[in-house]
Amino acid sequence: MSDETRPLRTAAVIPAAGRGVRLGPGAPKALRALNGTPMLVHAVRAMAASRAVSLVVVVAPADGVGEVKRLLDEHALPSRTDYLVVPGGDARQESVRLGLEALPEGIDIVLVHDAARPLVPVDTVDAVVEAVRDGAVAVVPALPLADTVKEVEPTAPGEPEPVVATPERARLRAVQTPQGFDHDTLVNAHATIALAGDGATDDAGMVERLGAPVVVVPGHEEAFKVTRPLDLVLAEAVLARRRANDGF
Ligand SMILES: Nc1ccn([C@@H]2O[C@H](COP(=O)(O)OP(=O)(O)OP(=O)(O)O)[C@@H](O)[C@H]2O)c(=O)n1
Ligand SMILES: C[C@](O)(CO)[C@H](O)COP(=O)(O)O
Repeated sequence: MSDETRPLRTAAVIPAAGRGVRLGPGAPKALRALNGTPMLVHAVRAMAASRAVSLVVVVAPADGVGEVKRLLDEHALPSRTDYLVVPGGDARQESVRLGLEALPEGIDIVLVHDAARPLVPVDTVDAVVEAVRDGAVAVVPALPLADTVKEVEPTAPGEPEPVVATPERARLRAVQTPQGFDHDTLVNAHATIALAGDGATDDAGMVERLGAPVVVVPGHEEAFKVTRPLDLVLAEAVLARRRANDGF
């Protein structure tokens, strides 16, 4: 098969090496259970649910690689999906870079998906992949905001913060994952931007800093990030609703 006719190969990198400080004391966030199953396993299954994804690279807490491998061996994935587990770094972007370095040759499209977004529906994953296949180099799923957003001048804790500006809400989007990329574009962004210490909070932000275009596709309410304790309550409720809808 010539390079032009070969089907594009998609891998998902799942950064899962965070501690989950905002969730409170306990195991690393990705290993905490939702309906009895570790959050990370939900996230891996969500990526593997897409027929486009043939490889999942999980970036585990550095001291938890063995445990994560065992968990993934225990929880069956579709046979078409391979997985690798590699140790993560001190910051999210470092963990993503370590995941990218573990990718084999021949990957064309990379999804980067937070383990902390365990419930993203497969339709959202497929919409991101589709947009990259259609020619976008960087794609983010996102939702309009419900709250008005203020830009403030940060002050000492306890001091009121002066408002600097109120951005026009209709033009703002809350960005989720998986974010989808042309492989070489993302690797280039991590090589040039992350090393410069630029504090981008997502991977698409790093691609933007390269000057490359990023586009938005519709996100999904169930792709929310489990960050604080109340998010666990919401995640359990979403899973209960899915079980009720599936009739078991
Ligand atoms: N050093 C890090 C930090 C974060 N992450 C991952 O990046 C995703 C998004 O990060 P976040 O929700 O902030 O997770 P934590 O860093 O664990 O949360 P906190 O900031 O509350 O500690 C998570 O899946 C997390 O595991 C990672 O792989 N490596
Ligand atoms: C990547 C991300 O989920 C997009 O909204 C978000 O920026 C991660 O932020 P965090 O503070 O590292 O959870």
